[in-house]
Amino acid sequence: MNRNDTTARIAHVFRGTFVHSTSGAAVEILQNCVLGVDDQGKIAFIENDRDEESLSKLWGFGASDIKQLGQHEFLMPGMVDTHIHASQYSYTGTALDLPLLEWLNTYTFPVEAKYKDLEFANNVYTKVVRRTLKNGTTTACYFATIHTDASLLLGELADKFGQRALVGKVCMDCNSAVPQYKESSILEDCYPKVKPVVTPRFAPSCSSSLLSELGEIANNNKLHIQSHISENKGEVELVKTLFPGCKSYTDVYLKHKLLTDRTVMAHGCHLTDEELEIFHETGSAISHCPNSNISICSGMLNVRNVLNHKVKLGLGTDVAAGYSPSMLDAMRRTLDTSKALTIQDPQHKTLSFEEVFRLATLGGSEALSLDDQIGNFVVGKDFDALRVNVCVPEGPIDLFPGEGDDRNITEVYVAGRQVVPFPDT
Ligand SMILES: Nc1nc2[nH]cnc2c(=O)[nH]1
Ligand SMILES: [Zn+2]
Repeated sequence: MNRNDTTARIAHVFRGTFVHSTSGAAVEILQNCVLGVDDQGKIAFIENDRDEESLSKLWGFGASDIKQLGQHEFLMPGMVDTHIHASQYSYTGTALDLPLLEWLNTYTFPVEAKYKDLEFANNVYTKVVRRTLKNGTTTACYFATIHTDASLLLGELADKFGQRALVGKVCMDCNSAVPQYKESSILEDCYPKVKPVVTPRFAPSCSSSLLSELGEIANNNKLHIQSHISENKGEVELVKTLFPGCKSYTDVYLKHKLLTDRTVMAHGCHLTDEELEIFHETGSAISHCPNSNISICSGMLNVRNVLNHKVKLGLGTDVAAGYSPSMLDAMRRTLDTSKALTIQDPQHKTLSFEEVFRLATLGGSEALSLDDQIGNFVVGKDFDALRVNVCVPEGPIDLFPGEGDDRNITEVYVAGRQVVPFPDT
């Protein structure tokens, strides 16, 4: 125990039970501990409470500064949604009756075209940021739309409400279904405010020259990259015909320098083992979006196989092809898909709920290459955390371990700042 930085002051101290993941343990439960957060929002210490007296002297806090967690409470790391379309939030829970390519043309592109209206954007983006925060998403990797102003607004709103976010202005220059929803220039458009992520929509809506330009921009500026890959079989076939010179869908992104250790690709249901090896070699990650994969009948990603290939993997809600903005839902659907794969093949090793907990927190931080900053309770990382009360009054569960929801998440912190309950409520 030491205190190197004498200027940092303690902003919060919690005492009680802490639950998180490490590389060695899918779930580690730390009981009777004290955790301190400094005024920069970083975890200053996490120790057994028998050392509380020396910690309080070292860091200069008193007994009255300590927030005691109740008997039925614990703190866990905030959840990381590695793939969510903020712009599709307005039609969540509807329009799930078509497969991907028809779904995009019929429902998605016409809605996304509306974001040239900033008032419309402001309304939906405010709602999606608040809703996801309330559900415990402390970090979101967002797709916005092709509109620069509205994408910047999403960044501003995430910042205002205190959510950690990667915001992607969607880039696409091919769209014959809804021709008014495409663009030709992308250069200065890809720098939204919070943290930008270079966002080619997916191979079928981008020309080869656009993909190359985006690869260039991302590599020259060390930016994150996000897109979609091998979500459904029709799409995989289409990519074969559009890029006949490429060996696979993965090869399309590889050839355009879009697979880096800051890349996250959504879905990947139909990737081959050979393609997964390329993901491993390049350090690129997959965002598993099980609600979406089932809702629009895209496929079932074999997460176990992805993990066996040592490919980084996080979970995504993929609103609105996924009908829930909650990462707790993404966790449950991850288990459902894993069990469905076991039903098909009894040799398949089903994911445990502990592993899924890790994917929603530490795994997500790794998938977004943010694991040096967030993902678990390690000294020096930012304090992104959820205060969970299993026994919240009027809560949804009785006290046998069961199904909780956002009502059990009573407080949310991002970088030490309390962001839920909202200041205005
Ligand atoms: N689920 C999903 N897949 C896509 N592939 C390209 N665009 C999209 C999208 O908006 N949602
Ligand atoms: Zn998506």
